[in-house]
Amino acid sequence: MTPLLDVTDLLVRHGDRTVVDRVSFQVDEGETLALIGESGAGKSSTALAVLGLVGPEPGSSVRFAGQELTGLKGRRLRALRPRFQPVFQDPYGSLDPRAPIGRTITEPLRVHGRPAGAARAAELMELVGLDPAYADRLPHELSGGQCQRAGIARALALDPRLLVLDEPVSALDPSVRSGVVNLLTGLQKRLGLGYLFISHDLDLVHHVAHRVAVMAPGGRLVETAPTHELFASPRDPYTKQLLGWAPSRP
Ligand SMILES: Nc1ncnc2c1ncn2[C@@H]1O[C@H](COP(=O)(O)OP(=O)(O)OP(=O)(O)O)[C@@H](O)[C@H]1O
Repeated sequence: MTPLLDVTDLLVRHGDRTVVDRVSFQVDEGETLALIGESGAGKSSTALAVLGLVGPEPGSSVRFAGQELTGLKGRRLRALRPRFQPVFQDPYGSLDPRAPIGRTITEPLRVHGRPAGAARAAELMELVGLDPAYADRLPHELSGGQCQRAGIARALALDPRLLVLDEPVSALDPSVRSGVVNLLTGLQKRLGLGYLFISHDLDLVHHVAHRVAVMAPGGRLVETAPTHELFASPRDPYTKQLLGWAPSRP
């Protein structure tokens, strides 16, 4: 079966520094692959390169449903772009502070020339557990959890197959986190979405991920394994240290 996302030898540099060092992984339909590793290991840079928001170096390959994305431009990239969408950490920062959220949620539809009326906004809001009556509210009139639900609704507007979730609940109040996590797992089951899930929260990763990929400083992927296997018997010394199985290096 062709993976939904197939990343091979992804290389990202900032200036002359390598921040993602020939990383390879796959995400299947209906699967959550978590990317873990300490701060600065290159997780977000990997996500941004997958989304085409930073350019990977030549030799990198990012295939979506079998189609190569690196080097794609213009109309051909625009045609594929709706199929993979990001959800970022900051629920307020990803919404236009001056636009009613119903409008923000349907903005991607307008950009792609698709029907974006109130009915579609209501449908998307219901999908993420938001009362459609909130469509006219501004982001500051909503809670962080409600804003993140709006961000997820916006990400779903174009019927994507893959979501790139970069710390999607870490900025939220702990009391609303589990609601948003349950929403994401429910949406995955219902829609068969693939998730590339970046998180520092190892308990959360244990709970939601099917497989886990571990990135070490310098942007190297040291280990990828099914979640239960990785937490029960990590193989790489860096993974052991990250999971608290081994003393930290001095
Ligand atoms: N635009 C940029 N210009 C220069 N260096 C950058 C840029 N973006 C990221 N970096 C550097 O790349 C390295 C990897 O950063 P990245 O944000 O991908 O790591 P991360 O694992 O996601 O960290 P965190 O968990 O803190 O978000 C870091 O050393 C960071 O300082």
